[in-house]
Amino acid sequence: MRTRFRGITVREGLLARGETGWIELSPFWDYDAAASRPWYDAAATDAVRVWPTPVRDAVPVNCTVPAVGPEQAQAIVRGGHGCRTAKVKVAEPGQTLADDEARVAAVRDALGPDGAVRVDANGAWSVDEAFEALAVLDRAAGGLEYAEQPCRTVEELATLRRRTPVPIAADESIRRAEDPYRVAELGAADIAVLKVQPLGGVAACLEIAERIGLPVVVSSALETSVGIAAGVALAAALPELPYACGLGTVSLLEHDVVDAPLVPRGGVLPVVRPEPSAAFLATAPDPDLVARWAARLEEIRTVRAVAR
Ligand SMILES: O=C(O)CCC(=O)c1ccccc1C(=O)O
Ligand SMILES: [Mg+2]
Repeated sequence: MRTRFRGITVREGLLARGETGWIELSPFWDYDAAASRPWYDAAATDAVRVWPTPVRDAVPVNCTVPAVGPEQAQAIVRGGHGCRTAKVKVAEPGQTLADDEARVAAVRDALGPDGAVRVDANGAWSVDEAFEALAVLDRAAGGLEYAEQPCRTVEELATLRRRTPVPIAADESIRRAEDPYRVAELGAADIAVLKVQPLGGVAACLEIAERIGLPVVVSSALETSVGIAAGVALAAALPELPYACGLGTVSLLEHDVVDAPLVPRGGVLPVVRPEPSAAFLATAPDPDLVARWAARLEEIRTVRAVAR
C-alpha cells in the first residue's frame, strides 16, 4: 500500500486462472476461514462464469482519500484521474473530529463546488456521535452526498437515519451481516454498498442488488486490477447506477499485476477482464508467502460454509 488503509500496509492475495478468465481471492488476514468462505465462493464461481451482459461500457468511480492530512488529501483529489466524487475516510482511531473536518473541507476545496463528497466512518460512531459529526462534516463539505456506515449496527443506522438529513449508505451492515436484506427491511439505509468478494461473487451481488430495492454503489476490497475488474463487471451490469462506485483503489497500491492497470481516466473505468502481465507471472513469489496462502486456501476450502 502507498499509505496505510484500514490498518493495512501490505496487501496479499491469490490469483488464479479459471475457465472464463482470471480471478482474485484476497480476504484480509483478519478474516478467519469461515468469514473468508464467501470470498472463496466468489472466486470459485467467477472463475467459471462469464461476466454478465453490461448495460454500460464505462463505470464512474470515486477517488478514495485515506485518513491523511489536508494537504495529502488535496493531492489525492487533484491527482484523482478526473474523478468528480471523493470518498473520505473519517473517524480513524487516534484522530479527532477536527482532523476529519479539516480533511473534508480540503477535499471540497480541491474538488470544486460541483463534485460530490461522501464520507466513510466504518462503523466507528455511536448514534449521538454520528449525528453531531455529520452536522459538522456536512457543513465542511458544503453538503455531503452520503455517509457510509456511520454506526456499527443496523439498528443504530435506522435510528440515525431518522434524525440526520445526510443520506446513509450501508457497507459492513450488508457484507458482514448474516442477512444482507435487514438493512432495507428496517429502513436503515438509503444506499447499499456491495463488494464482490465478501458477498459471494458477481452473480450473487446482482441478485442482492435486484432484491434489496436500494440504489447500489459497488466498492472494492482493495484488489489488484484482476479483482477490481469483477466489481466493474457487476457495476456495468446493474440496470441503474446513480452513484459513482468505490472501485478507484488500484492507485492506493504501490504495484499492480497487469500491463494496463484499472486506474480511472476521466473519472471512469472500462469494462474489461484483464490478465496478469507476463512480467508479473514470471516473478517467483516468496516461498513463505506461497506456503501461508496454500495452508489458508485449504482451511477456507474445507471450512463449513456459513448459510446466508
Ligand atoms: O469505497 C472506496 O472508495 C474504496 C474501498 C474501501 O473504502 C474499502 C476497501 C477495503 C475495505 C473496506 C473498505 C470500506 O469501504 O470500508
Ligand atoms: Mg466502507
